[in-house]
Amino acid sequence: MNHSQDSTQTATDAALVELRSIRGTIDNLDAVLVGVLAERFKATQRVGELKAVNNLPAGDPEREQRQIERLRTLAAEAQLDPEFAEKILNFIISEVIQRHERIAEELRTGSHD
Ligand SMILES: O=C(O)C(=O)C[C@]1(C(=O)O)C=C[C@@H](O)C=C1
Repeated sequence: MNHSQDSTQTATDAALVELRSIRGTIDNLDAVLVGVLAERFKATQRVGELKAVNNLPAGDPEREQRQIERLRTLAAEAQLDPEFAEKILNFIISEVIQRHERIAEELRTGSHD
């Protein structure tokens, strides 16, 4: 193996070490994301129950608008694309609204499946 092949091999090893390290970081962050999402859904489950029992609508568009504005600002400050942050929030909130509707339906019909 000549000198230039040697240095290529060394660079590749270094890249693989860094790749493994970054993937470790990504795995840790994914675990944090799952934990945070689980906590958020626990909180919204309680909101869904409160809304169902008190005959409040599942969705609150004005609240959502304030959340989107706030999240877009936080995203920009964190160098995250605000459009992406908004999409993620909308995706989560639409799932929450479906769950709220299911909770209200279960309360109306007495079904729990
Ligand atoms: O804050 C509420 O009223 C909720 O039901 C929670 C939540 C959310 O997931 O943040 C979901 C639906 C509403 O449209 C607004 C916000």
